Amino acid sequence: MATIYRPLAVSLGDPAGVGPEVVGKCWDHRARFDLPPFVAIGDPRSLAAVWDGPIATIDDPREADSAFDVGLPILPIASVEADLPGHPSVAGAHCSLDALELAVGLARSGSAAAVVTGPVSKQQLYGIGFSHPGQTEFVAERCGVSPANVAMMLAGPTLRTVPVTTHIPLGAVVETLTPSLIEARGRAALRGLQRNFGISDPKLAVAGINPHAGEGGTLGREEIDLIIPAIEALRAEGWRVTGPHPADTMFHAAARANYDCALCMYHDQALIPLKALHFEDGVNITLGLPIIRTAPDHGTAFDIAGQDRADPRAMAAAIRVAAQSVVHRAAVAA
Ligand SMILES: NC(=O)C1=CN([C@@H]2O[C@H](COP(=O)(O)OP(=O)(O)OC[C@H]3O[C@@H](n4cnc5c(N)ncnc54)[C@H](O)[C@@H]3O)[C@@H](O)[C@H]2O)C=CC1
Ligand SMILES: NCC(=O)COP(=O)(O)O
Repeated sequence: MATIYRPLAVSLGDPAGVGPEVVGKCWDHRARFDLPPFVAIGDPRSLAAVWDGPIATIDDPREADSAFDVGLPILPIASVEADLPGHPSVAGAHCSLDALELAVGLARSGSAAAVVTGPVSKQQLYGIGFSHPGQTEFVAERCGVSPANVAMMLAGPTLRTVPVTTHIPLGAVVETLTPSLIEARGRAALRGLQRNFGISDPKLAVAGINPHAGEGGTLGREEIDLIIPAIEALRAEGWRVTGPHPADTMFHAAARANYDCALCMYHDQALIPLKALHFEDGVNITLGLPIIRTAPDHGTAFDIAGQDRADPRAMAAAIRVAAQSVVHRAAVAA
């Protein structure tokens, strides 16, 4: 791993979920996982409840680098009450939002090199009035970027996908899709492949939405009316874009070899293949931001929190990909 001169800010996510445990385990295995210094942000009690390692409470992210060798540095978030693992609460939801806010602020101010977000519960956040579909859109808003111009990429060793629509009901997908939204997500994905992954001439494969990509309009017209105009607009800008591809035949190994990223029309079309192939080490990356933000692909896993069963590899991959993105971006900017 190349040297990064500022720590990564890692929010712990919901204190009752597996976020604290996987972050602690990442510190335990920092050498094996090849991780740069990072600072956790959250309630230290949620960490101590599930992890026996040394915790180094700090006041300033500049202390993280030297503290990292002796303990897991944490910038504490005061929560009115400590959560029990597996038992989410209103206080915990506020704590997860405060940690996210601080982590994003540190990345925006330049005090942190990037932000890695621990898993939050959307249901819990919606319950305290969180009005964004997810952390992706929250971070975009805090960075002053329209949510339409960012892309939620899920990336694993053999597949990257971007859903055009994210956290909306399935029944609302078709009415939400427009050529300009598909085009904007496609452009954000392509630019992100260049800036965050260092792929100079990326290839994007666009999925259809109907069976067999609509069979020439006989099984639905969304490909003709919505998707093909977006593909043509991106091609006119010089991007390498193929499709619309039947979604059922674009994720097997030989098909995946033909593209760098699949642009999918809705959440599960993008996330099912990714999680089927790479649940253990899949990373969620928000593309199109002035800062770098990654997250593990998994959620809060309340069902196993506090049982020492949480696999830290996806969190480790999220930290590593964030660090690699810092290096790629610096190279692109140089
Ligand atoms: N980046 C984020 O903040 C994300 C948050 N979520 C949130 O998480 C909550 C729960 O979502 P689910 O759909 O149940 O997905 P989930 O990923 O939390 O759990 C699905 C299954 O995978 C297991 N699992 C998850 N992470 C694991 C790990 N690190 N090691 C071992 N097993 C693990 C769980 O025990 C469960 O059986 C929802 O409220 C959702 O909003 C979901 C995905 C991403
Ligand atoms: N299914 C992916 C997910 O829930 C992550 O969403 P976000 O909170 O990172 O926007």
